[in-house]
Amino acid sequence: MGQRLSGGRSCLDVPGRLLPQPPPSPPPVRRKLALLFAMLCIWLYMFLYSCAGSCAAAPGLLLLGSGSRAAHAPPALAPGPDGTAPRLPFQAAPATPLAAGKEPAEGAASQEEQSPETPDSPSSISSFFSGSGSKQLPQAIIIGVKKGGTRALLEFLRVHPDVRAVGAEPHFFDRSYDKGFAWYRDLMPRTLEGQITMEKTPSYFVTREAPARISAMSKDTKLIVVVRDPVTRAISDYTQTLSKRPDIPTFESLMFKNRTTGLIDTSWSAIQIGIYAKHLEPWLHHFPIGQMLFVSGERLISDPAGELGRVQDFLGLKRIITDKHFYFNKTKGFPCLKKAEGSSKPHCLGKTKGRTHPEIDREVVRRLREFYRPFNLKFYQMTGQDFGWD
Ligand SMILES: Nc1ncnc2c1ncn2[C@@H]1O[C@H](COP(=O)(O)OS(=O)(=O)O)[C@@H](OP(=O)(O)O)[C@H]1O
Repeated sequence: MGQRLSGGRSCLDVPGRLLPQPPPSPPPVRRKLALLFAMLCIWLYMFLYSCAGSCAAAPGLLLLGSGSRAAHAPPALAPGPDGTAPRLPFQAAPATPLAAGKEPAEGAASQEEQSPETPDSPSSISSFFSGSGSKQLPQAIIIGVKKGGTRALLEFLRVHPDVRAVGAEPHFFDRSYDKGFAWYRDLMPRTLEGQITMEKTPSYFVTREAPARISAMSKDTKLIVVVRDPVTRAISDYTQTLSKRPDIPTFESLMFKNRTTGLIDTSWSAIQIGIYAKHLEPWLHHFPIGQMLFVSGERLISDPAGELGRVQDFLGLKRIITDKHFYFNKTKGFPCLKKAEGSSKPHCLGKTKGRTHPEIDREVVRRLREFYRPFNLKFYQMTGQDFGWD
């Protein structure tokens, strides 16, 4: 018996005697239960993790800054029968830039370098919440003007916790309208209740079809136009083209139809875009002037917090972006953000913003200023604002 016991038999073999034994290995059913429990724990953990974002949108559990807007943005269009955004009953014809011209590669469209200042890659916080919220059509759009300071305005606005914006220019209402609203909405970042979705495409302001198309999306869309002295804007526009195609003719020779008579070539898009009064008119057939905000490109540089104050009021946002967010970078020669969206580092716009302009003949500049004066005065009347360009 002793031999048999020492031969590894169980203590149960010896009635009345309990010998120390190694713990029995769990039966397969118990092992399976333990495995199931572990999986349940993992699943529960993952569920709670992904729920965090949605919970943030729930009243009383707000984690991200909603609620600071005084009024909510208008709701997105009701979905169509197939669950997609409604489409207009016609196929989009190619959009017509009012300012088509002799600049073959650039035209009137904004040709912002294809790397937006703040890429769409979400910050660590927003990627934590990336699965939460929903994509909405924009409730506010920066529609122009090309070279007005539109990128600076959007990057500054993105600092606001209640603003979510797509980084790149979608060009939906001028180039991609036939792709439909579902396509457009899909480009947008996800937003939580109370956050505004925004985009900027400066060529909309000079696109004939854009006012009707934006109004068809929502009559309540808020429109922001950053305007800048049309003379400086034209030179900035030319500077951008020159940076890509150094062999183009001089500004002076492109500007005149006939230099001797002093006749200005208004078909050149660099000139055409600056006739703001003319481009504004069609917008007023679709939107009340109170639904448009005109931001001074000059003041956006000299007093960014002041202009951002006006923009936040217009959007119904709490004034969160203030003087404290900016510093003047002497090397760049422009105001920069102390902290960009989703980052703790100072951030200036890239080298394609704030380029050195070529020297233009003073007499040519004077002639151009004279050309724009009546259009500027008309624009001041239409907007009720004197931008002080004359
Ligand atoms: N903070 C800050 N930093 C850098 N640049 C600034 C800033 N604020 C306004 N600006 C002016 O923005 C001009 C470019 O305008 P846009 O962004 O509208 O250009 S684009 O149409 O999107 O290409 C750009 O024009 P240029 O100076 O001709 O390069 C700037 O003058």
